[in-house]
Amino acid sequence: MHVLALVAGIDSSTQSCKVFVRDADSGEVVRSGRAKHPDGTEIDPAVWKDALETAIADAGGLGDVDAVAVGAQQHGMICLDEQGSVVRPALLWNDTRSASSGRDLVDELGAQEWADAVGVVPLASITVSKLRWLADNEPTSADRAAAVCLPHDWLSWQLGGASGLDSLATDRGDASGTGYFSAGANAYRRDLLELGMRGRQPQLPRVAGPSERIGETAGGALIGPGTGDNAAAALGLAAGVGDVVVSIGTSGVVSAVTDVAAADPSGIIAGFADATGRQLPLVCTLNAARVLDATASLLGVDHAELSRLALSSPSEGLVLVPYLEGERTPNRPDASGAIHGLRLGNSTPGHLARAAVEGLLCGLADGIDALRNAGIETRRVLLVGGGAKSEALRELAPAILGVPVVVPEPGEYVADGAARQAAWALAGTPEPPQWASAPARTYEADPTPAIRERYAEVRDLTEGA
Ligand SMILES: Nc1ncnc2c1ncn2[C@@H]1O[C@H](COP(=O)(O)OP(=O)(O)OP(=O)(O)O)[C@@H](O)[C@H]1O
Ligand SMILES: O=C(CO)[C@@H](O)[C@H](O)CO
Repeated sequence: MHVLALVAGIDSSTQSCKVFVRDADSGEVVRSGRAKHPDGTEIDPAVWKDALETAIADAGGLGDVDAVAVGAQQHGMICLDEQGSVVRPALLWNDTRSASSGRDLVDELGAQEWADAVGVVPLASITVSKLRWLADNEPTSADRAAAVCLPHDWLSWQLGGASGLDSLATDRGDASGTGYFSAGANAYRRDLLELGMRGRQPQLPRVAGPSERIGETAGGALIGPGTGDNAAAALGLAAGVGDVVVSIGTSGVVSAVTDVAAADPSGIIAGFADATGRQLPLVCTLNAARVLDATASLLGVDHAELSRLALSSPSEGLVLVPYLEGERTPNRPDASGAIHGLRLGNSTPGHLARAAVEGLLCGLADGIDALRNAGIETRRVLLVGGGAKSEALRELAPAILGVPVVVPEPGEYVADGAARQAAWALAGTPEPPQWASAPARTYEADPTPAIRERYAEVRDLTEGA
């Protein structure tokens, strides 16, 4: 009798935790669960563990699951003391207090040197900037930090029983977002960690291979290495050459799987690693789905009505620059959003709804241009994330992004990637299992460069604001 092997993929993202249990052979979803995370950019990791336990219970538990892996938001700084207790709440990827610490690190070493060394220039989001902020602002906490790890490392460690700092493990994908791991050379740069921590030398998780088993849950399921959410999404989508994954979640992300590590001194492209042993050059914005959330709430409508309004109005000169949380790409942590070009004729809810969708897409189109200018093939976009549920966004995307846009049926692609990785670790094969890809719809349209040109003019008015 064939016994069904089950795997679980976890997505501990900014706004929520999702658990998907799948058939290891076919990838079919068997059951799922979720739990909310609180708002905020500084969070006690214990809250993520509670949410994980709630989501696991909601998914019917992991008792019959053979393997599990965790995908999670990248970059978050978790410092542990000698006993493995959390020293202070984690600082998240979208916490911008570390912006000037990042600038200091760039001044000290040089942007080109950072890009060459680790493929990233330390902006506020990057872990090494957060560690410098800690060293300068909370030196006692920095002194107590015996180990530093990331959200997915910590949650995997908790699932495995958290037995000592030596059992902490990470993977290339998430390590490459720290600012002290080189995706190109596949090695930590402890000298850069030390620079960030002003001479302190905390322990780091060991970097496991893409399908390595890093531990076991109390129930006996093997634990895969896990990865950052963007590497997990690329794995879940089985993104290939010419595919640009555009994810519209809390963050807006444009990424592609390649063989060559990126080294961009402008800091626009981050040279991250993927979850299979390759590279994942990536552009990330701070303002994505929440721009639509904020516009819907400003207009007093839900997402379906916002989408209907956006599609009911032509683009008539109204531009919304969506820097509602400052911005990371371009690097303007202190900027705010702006609405430009109001006239009597376009002062309507429909025009504002359309400007919000267009502004969000124009920021992502800049990211696609950056990848293309770096020589990366950009044949089509795979559009995912909560924001991709907006019909207006899907319909307007191909004209603004300038390439066909493939929208897989709404799913949880980070959790899928984590589940696929768990199945890979379970199978012990050289390549991840081939699962059928989700049904998808393709949207095509002629490019509308005028919208991008108008946006570019207004975007640059917000410099430093
Ligand atoms: N129909 C819809 N139209 C537009 N936005 C939507 C819709 N449904 C959900 N969203 C938004 O999508 C967002 C959640 O998306 P997602 O789950 O991809 O984010 P996340 O995983 O927390 O973010 P990240 O991956 O950046 O950590 C929320 O801001 C939510 O309001
Ligand atoms: O900071 C980034 C990528 O660099 C975000 O996408 C987070 O991973 C949260 O999703």
